Amino acid sequence: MTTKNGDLRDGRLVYFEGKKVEDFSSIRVFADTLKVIQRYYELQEEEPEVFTYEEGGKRYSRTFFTPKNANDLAMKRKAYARIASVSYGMLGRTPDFINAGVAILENYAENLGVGEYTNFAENIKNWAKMVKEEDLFVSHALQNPQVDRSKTMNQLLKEGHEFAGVWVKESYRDGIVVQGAKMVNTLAPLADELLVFNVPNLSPEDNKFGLAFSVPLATKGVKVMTRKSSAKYDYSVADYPLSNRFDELDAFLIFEDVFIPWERVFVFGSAKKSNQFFEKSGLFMHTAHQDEVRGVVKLEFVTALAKRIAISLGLTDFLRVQEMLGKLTRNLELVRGTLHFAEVSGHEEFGVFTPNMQSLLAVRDSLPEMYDEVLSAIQEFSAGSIVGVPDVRDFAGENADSLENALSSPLLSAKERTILLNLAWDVTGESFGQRQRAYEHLHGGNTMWIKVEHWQHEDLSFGEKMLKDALNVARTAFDEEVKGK
Ligand SMILES: Cc1cc2nc3c(=O)[nH]c(=O)nc-3n(C[C@H](O)[C@H](O)[C@H](O)COP(=O)(O)OP(=O)(O)OC[C@H]3O[C@@H](n4cnc5c(N)ncnc54)[C@H](O)[C@@H]3O)c2cc1C
Repeated sequence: MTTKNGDLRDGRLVYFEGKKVEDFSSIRVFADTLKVIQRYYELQEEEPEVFTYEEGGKRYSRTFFTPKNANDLAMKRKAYARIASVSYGMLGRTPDFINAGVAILENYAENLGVGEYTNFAENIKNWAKMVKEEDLFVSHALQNPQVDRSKTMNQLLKEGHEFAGVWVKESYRDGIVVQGAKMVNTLAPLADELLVFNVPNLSPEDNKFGLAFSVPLATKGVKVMTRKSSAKYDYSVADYPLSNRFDELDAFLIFEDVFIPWERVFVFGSAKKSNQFFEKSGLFMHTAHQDEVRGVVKLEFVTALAKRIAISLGLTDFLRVQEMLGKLTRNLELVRGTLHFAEVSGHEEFGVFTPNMQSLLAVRDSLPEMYDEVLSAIQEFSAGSIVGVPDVRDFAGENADSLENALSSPLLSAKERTILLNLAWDVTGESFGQRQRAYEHLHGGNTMWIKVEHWQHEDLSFGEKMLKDALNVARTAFDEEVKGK
């Protein structure tokens, strides 16, 4: 276990700023973000009644608990929310995300069936058991690089694009050799394991890409290339209160002749089974629960920030500002309520109490818009002053007294104004904030697809019954009117 004990020197190949990382602890962004993730483990020690549960005489992270009723989901929500609150919701892919799915894999495993060379159902059950026993941090990679979305994966491979996705190069009695790449894998550099699969968009001819498997980070041929950091360590945390604490490292993954033993393979050689994997394994529904809880925590944080700025800058007597704040708190209330409804209106499936997906997807689809509304409000309230903030070091320099005088008000000291506006800029303007916004819009897939699916699955039977009645009454009236002429 590397993430838990913080020693990442297990032979993994991670590249940062163009160089192979030899000493992880010497790179501040790795050390800082790792510390935030490690709170997931520390909380289990500090508050075992909230963050763990007992099974067979042993205690496990609550996030691995298989929910049997709405109350279990509510208890899991509390744990997810507390874990998310460590980073104010800014770290999206903490260990509890995949754990939420690992918790139910045993129940759904039979859906994966048996292959010619291996038993996929057994493989995923054993893998889930190992992740739970060892409390491993699993990071996931499903999105293929945007090489050319107009072509199938197979077409791209035939044209020589060996890194357009991950595909099976060779297969043997004891396993397979894969080659390729995955486009974005958040927090991969700091994880123990990678879970690799596809979004459900493979064409029938893409069987070579029809895969799902897991692999330890420290596996020969697995290469992790971290994106450029948005932390600004030449400045104080007071200047960049979020950038310098919560840079959730995303990474590009390369697989060069990576051997995967059969026992780590969950889907093989089938585009159809690959397209079904996320949903049929049960991962989708349960990871979505954690995901939306985390999203609502973040919305709550930025909404509180918007309110604090409005109060601190003396804006709350303006009706427009009051109306805007009311819209933000209304939005928050709506998603909180929908999340709660997702739990209480869940249903039993394969012995698991599953949250209501229509409700969870309604939250997922609404969050990006609601998040943007808060960011706009923060920018509108703090207006020009959001960029009129001197470097914190100026408060110790020759202009310190003038700054103190100029930036203080009965509502706000110069210090409080500075850090509040720095927070506002970090979340709305800085590269950190822009990456956070991209995350909210894209991490759960393009929201267009959520809408496309949502209306088709919504239960409108109550409305349709009334509509039937209204149409019947109108039809009768129509016939009577026409007959009378
Ligand atoms: C900050 C961040 C973190 C992320 N973390 C992870 C992670 O940890 N793991 C992971 O696997 N992924 C991660 N992602 C990737 C994320 O899941 C994808 O970006 C998202 O699902 C959208 O897919 P895409 O980027 O491939 O865009 P595409 O699907 O290629 O879409 C690009 C554009 O093309 C259009 N388009 C594409 N295909 C079609 C089509 N068939 N019909 C109509 N229009 C189409 C879309 O509407 C859109 O305008 C992350 C993304 C971000 C931004």
